[in-house]
Amino acid sequence: MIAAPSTDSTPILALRHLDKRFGALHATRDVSLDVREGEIHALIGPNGAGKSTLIGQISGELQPDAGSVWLGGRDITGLRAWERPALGMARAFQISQLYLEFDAATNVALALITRDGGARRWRGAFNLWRPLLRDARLMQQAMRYLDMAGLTRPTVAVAELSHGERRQLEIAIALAQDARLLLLDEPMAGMSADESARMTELLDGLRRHCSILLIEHDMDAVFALADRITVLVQGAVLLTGTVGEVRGHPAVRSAYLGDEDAQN
Ligand SMILES: Nc1ncnc2c1ncn2[C@@H]1O[C@H](COP(=O)(O)OP(=O)(O)OP(=O)(O)O)[C@@H](O)[C@H]1O
Repeated sequence: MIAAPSTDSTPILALRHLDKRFGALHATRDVSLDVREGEIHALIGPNGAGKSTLIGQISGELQPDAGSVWLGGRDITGLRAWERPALGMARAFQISQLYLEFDAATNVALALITRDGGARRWRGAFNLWRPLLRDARLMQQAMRYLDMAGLTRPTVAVAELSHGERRQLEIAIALAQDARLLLLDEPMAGMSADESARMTELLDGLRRHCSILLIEHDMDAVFALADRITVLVQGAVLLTGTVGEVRGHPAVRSAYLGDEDAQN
């Protein structure tokens, strides 16, 4: 029997002995980790280490074969993906969440209207929501979340926004869903150096509002942002530690950072 994570300092997210196989491939091997309240926790590892598979089990898109997922002390292992956002878990950068033909403010307003898990299924019925979008208070709220995400062009159609701006919009939408835990899968991917620097600054500021589990290949961003880092290798946790502990760990240097550090 697996014990519930301690309630003294209940982590916002606790994984206990997660295990997942795809046929003969053991993609997640007995993974346990905690993300603490207010923490930015990075998940790193070489290509194919199992990072996305793990995030999929946290967000509910994949069911683990064994083990459990706890959100704020509640066992959510059996909940479906669409039930999790209402409990405060948001996964950003699923591009299908954006309505390209509408402006950023409308996109966030729609997220506000539909933030109850059940209503999300009706998001396609835009005509039903149209009258609500004239509500000044709703639009003000939407602007506040856009401001938190640093998006300065709220009235431009999403189709016209840059890659970096769309990612900021995804974050605004996650915040509008009252996320207590944000799952970010490679937020810096495809970004210019300037956009990465802006995103790093933005994520740094978000720790006041929510906890973040971050998958990222950009090690500069990871080392600048992470309170703690978990290193995944071949589906298993190699170690969890601070930036200093991870950077200094010999097995991490050879398994993952080796070439990079050798050049420094
Ligand atoms: N649906 C699936 N069916 C079969 N194998 C899968 C499936 N999803 C992932 N895998 C395999 O599981 C392993 C882990 O993949 P995963 O995408 O989780 O790794 P990752 O660490 O996110 O990699 P990357 O950094 O390249 O995104 C890989 O060998 C991958 O090919």
